[in-house]
Amino acid sequence: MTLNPPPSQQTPHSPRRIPNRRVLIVGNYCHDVLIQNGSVVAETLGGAASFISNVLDSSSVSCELVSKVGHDFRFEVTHSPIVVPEKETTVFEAYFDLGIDGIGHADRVLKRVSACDPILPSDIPDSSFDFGMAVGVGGEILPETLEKMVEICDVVAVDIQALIRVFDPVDGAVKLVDLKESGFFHILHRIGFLKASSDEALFMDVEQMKQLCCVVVTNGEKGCRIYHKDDEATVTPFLAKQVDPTGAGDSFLGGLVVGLVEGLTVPDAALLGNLFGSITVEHIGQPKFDLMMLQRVQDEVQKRKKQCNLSSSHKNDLNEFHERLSPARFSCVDSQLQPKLLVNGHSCDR
Ligand SMILES: Nc1ncnc2c1ncn2[C@@H]1O[C@H](COP(=O)(O)OP(=O)(O)O)[C@@H](O)[C@H]1O
Ligand SMILES: O=P([O-])([O-])O[C@@H]1[C@@H](O)[C@H](O)[C@@H](O)[C@H](O)[C@@H]1O
Repeated sequence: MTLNPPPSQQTPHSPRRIPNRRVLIVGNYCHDVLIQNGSVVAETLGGAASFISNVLDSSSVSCELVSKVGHDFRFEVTHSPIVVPEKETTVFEAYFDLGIDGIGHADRVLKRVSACDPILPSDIPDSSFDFGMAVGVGGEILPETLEKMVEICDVVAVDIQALIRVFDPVDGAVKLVDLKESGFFHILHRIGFLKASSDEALFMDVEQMKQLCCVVVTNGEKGCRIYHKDDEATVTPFLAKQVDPTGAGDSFLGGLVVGLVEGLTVPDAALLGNLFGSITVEHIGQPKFDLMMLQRVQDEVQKRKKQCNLSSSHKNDLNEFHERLSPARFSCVDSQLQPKLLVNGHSCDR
């Protein structure tokens, strides 16, 4: 991104500085049909974009969303999608009693039974953003879409599910291909963060990817693990009573990005992600979050610090690791996020 000159260097004729819009979310909304023992249990608003915008809106992080739906889209949403009148909205059926699916999920078999149009580069505004989130669910993100995102966003976070999902031509069952064969691999050195669930992580070479960007692997009730160059850390989870796992990974990614935008280090932002993920599994559909979330993370960090019975050398290692994974250490995050440490007055001092 080109930085505008400070006011003292601006001539009367130079354009006024237009502030960056903060976060761009790209991915289709969908209808989720939850099926158990052959019966429909619930029909809810789905799509990573819906869960993520819910997290960002509840955290007062401003975002713009690009999403496509069909004529049959039936939910009220804060961020209006593009309606493609001749198409139907993307629909996923989630079966909770069919065993293990093509992705390895033991608790949910996913089938895409209808697909809306892909999101094209021309659907994305020609503005600049602090953060971009490529979060397709049904194959709607194209390589050229991601290329446009890396051009206009300072940092791009990608959910691997947007890149490696393929769909059975007969029943729409979700299967995964290796990241190298996804058609996106040549762009990945330009992204900042790659998020994968532990099942999806089997379809990439973490050792290779962590040299290109920060890799975050989520692992359900076990929390998540972060990999970047030679550093790794596990971020422990929050306790939750799981009702429906749908959207946990999405809310996690939303929380991670909220944390990064607010200037947290990556491990602390991932802790915020864990919190949003854990609350999401306690609900069917979109959970309601409140502004006490960041306070809860701050309390948790303090509690963990007190409980932490580590040797002093280990403590130093941990602190150094946090230091190395602070936003300022990511070249792509560097100048953009660092000045915004206390946006909205939230502070999450360790
Ligand atoms: N049962 C659970 N208890 C507590 N936290 C959970 C639970 N399931 C998921 N989470 C949180 O949500 C994150 C994402 O969940 P995960 O199941 O790994 O992703 P996905 O929905 O993409 O499969 C986890 O890293 C964790 O922080
Ligand atoms: O549960 P999760 O993996 O985070 O994300 C889910 C997607 O995998 C699924 O395709 C979609 O229908 C859900 O609404 C949700 O976005």
